Amino acid sequence: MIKFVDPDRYRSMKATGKLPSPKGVAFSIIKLLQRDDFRVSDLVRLVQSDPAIAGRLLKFANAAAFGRTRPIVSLQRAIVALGAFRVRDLVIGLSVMHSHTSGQCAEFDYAGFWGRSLATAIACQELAHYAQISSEELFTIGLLARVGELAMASLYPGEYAIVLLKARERNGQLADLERESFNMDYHQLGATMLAEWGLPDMLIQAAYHHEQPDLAGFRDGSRVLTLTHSLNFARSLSEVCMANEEARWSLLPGLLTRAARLGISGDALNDVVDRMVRRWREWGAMLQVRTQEIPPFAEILAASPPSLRVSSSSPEQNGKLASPRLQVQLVGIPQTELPNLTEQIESLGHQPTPVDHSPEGLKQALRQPAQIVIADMAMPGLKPAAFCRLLRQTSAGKESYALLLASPGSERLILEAIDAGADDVLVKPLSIQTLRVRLNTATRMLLLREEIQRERRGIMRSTDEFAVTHKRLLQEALTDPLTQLPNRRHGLDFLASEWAFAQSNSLPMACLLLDIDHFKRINDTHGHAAGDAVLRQLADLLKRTSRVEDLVFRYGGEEFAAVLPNASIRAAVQIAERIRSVVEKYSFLWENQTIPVTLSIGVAHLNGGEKRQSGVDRDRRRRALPGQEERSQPRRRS
Ligand SMILES: Nc1nc2c(ncn2[C@@H]2O[C@H](COP(=O)(O)OP(=O)(O)OP(=O)(O)O)[C@@H](O)[C@H]2O)c(=O)[nH]1
Repeated sequence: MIKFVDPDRYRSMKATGKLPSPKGVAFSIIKLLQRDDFRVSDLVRLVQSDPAIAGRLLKFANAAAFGRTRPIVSLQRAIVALGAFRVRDLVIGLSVMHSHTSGQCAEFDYAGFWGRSLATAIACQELAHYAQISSEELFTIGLLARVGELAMASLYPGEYAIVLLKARERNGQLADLERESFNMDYHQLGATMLAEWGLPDMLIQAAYHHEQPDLAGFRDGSRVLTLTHSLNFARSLSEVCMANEEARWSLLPGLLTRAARLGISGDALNDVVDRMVRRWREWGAMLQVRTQEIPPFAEILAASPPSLRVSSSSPEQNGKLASPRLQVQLVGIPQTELPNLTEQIESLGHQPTPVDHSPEGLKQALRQPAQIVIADMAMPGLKPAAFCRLLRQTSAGKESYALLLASPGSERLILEAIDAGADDVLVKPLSIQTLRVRLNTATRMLLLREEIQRERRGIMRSTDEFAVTHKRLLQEALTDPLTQLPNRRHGLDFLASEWAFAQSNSLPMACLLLDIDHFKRINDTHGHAAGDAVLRQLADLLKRTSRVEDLVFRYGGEEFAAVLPNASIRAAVQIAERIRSVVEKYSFLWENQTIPVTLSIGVAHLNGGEKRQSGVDRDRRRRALPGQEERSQPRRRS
């Protein structure tokens, strides 16, 4: 249940003029679409008056997959393809974004807010087919899901800055702190604004609950729950996109779990994220929104945790090593110092391997670095910072512990090397005690990294398992166990979304309801198991005779239905006749006996956007009427 802001309070907030709102063309479009008699030509005229918006709508229309092979070049076609209400929602999103790129609240990161919101919007679009909702609607709701935060910052810039600081200091829930200070939170304010702008209820519900989808009380398997989970995942992905490397690392487990809930993992997840990031960067450049470059997702997952720096005050472990003998590579150590260092390292129980500083030796060290690499900062031919950077470029080098040996007075070089990825620096001359402490620290760090890696592999494994189980459960929830066809719930959901799509895009579509004639007699004559076999064989036959774009499902009992997107009434009747005749001629077998089966088929049709009730219901009423002589005929209804 959404708790909207009290209407009187909302009215007085609006009266301040500070509440974010769609301006100019967007405002006029809202007003136009509130009228029952609006005309598409008026909408086209309005959009044309703002060339920036017109250009973006064309890009959206061309990006959307409407099965067209040629690009849409006219604004009128773009608006028809998108549908008037989606145009309205998109324009609202873009307008609010453009008129609120900065503001008065000192602690509110306006650029970061829109960067994150745009990333959420694009990620939502990538998930459109999971949520079975048009990608433009998802774009808008992704962009505006947190508009309540922006509104708080606009209404109460001073007080909200304090709330934001508190939330950061205490690492607390922003919404709780908002309620303490303003007696409302950004979810409530955002939902109230979206409702005022006329966005569809399902999108508002998803925005309101997207932080905690499981507490919303939505029915399992419902579209609104999938949509809310999609938004939840998209938001989490947007955080990953905007985070620095260190913060990104800690966000990954949450992101993987959310992806698993949607049944996305492995290569599919890598593809979704990489495509999303590419489009986010493209759209960010076009809309002047802040984005940042991030590595391919597979690389992010494969990388080790960000380097943990060693402090020189690490406690000594009584001279005892925390792990068995480690490989220590000695790179570029002067010949005069090498024997002594080698001996010290051996006496501490590790295995030193000297590498000379010739180009070949360095290449070898970089190609196959040991667990601990000790390099002399004065090695000829390569600056210490460059060595560290090269070392960190390879996956084995990322795992190594890099320890540099410095001469006194080389502070600048030390700082550069630390910045370039060195883990620790030791200043010469070295005592055996210092070396022992530092090698013990290195050992502990290596063990810690290994443990983190193990934990991460565990998380990845369980997320993968979770994704597989989730997919299987979802599959089961949507499949009829006897025939393995989509079940009634799946079929009716598909029908509803195709119906809405056809209506808003003025496309034809049809639905067939197929009923086995006198099925009760088959059960009574041959037994229930024979009836089951007929249902299974018929399901296989229907699957084989339907087109790829159609969906055949078991409506219930001995009734099946077929949703035929983009089918004219003529095509639908032809398909129905073909199915009827194939079934009539087919030999249904049960224990070496042939059971004759015939079908009666009802045809419901939507002609170019004409509004009707569910075709299935209408057919059911109609089907109850004809007498027996009318059986086994397609019945036409448009
Ligand atoms: N074997 C089997 N029978 C089923 C199944 N589901 C429903 N039925 C049977 O299907 C029969 C449907 O009976 P009716 O609704 O009278 O349909 P009908 O005999 O085809 O009559 P008309 O629809 O008027 O042609 C009932 O006997 C149900 O028990 C099933 O999964 N397996």
